[in-house]
Amino acid sequence: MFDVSRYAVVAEDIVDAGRFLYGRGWSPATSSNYSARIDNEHVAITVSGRHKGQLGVGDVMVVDLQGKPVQSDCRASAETLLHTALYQVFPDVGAILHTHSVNATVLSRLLPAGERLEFEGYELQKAFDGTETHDSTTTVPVFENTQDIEALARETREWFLEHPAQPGYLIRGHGLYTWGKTMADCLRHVEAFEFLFECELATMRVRP
Ligand SMILES: CSC[C@@H](O)[C@@H](O)C(=O)COP(=O)(O)O
Ligand SMILES: [Zn+2]
Repeated sequence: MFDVSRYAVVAEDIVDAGRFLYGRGWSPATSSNYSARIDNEHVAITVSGRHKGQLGVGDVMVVDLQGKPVQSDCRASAETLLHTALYQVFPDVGAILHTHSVNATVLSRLLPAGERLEFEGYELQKAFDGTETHDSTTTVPVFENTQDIEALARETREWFLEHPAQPGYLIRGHGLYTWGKTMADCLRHVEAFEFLFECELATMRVRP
């Protein structure tokens, strides 16, 4: 069983994250899903289909690391397996955020199939945990969108086992997944990605 008081703390973090991310326009129209680790076997995650700017703790349920609901009749996020795959790969990850911003969506559609997004020379790369200098490369893989979440979970799991230092990924025409040790770290990563996506798109406009 899981610690209910720990669940209450992380569920509040998720509710607050939703209000912030919806407010920035990064989680429109019930899109997005958020989660936070409770312990080594349990994760708090948003119930499927809920409005992310109006979440209450009743919109956050518990699943195990295989994505199976624990003590809940609700349907967990349709993308639960993308979260649990990452918790399995990274034992020190405490929170995962998936967003649907315009910039993440547009940029992911502009990149040719098989091409990764690479950020180099941006001071803001240092917002990512473990990045100490602008003189580094942050690689963001772009996975093809699919409704086969089990297959996508396997694909992302394999990629990040090989590239554990990279802080997030895009799904084409869909959105961003990023994570952090804490919810605060994870929110910082979302903001950093959004800043970098905006810079890339602005650069493409002046230097097509
Ligand atoms: C509103 S369309 C977006 C969904 O298809 C999905 O990609 C998403 O992010 C939210 O799914 P959910 O099941 O609510 O977690
Ligand atoms: Zn989504």
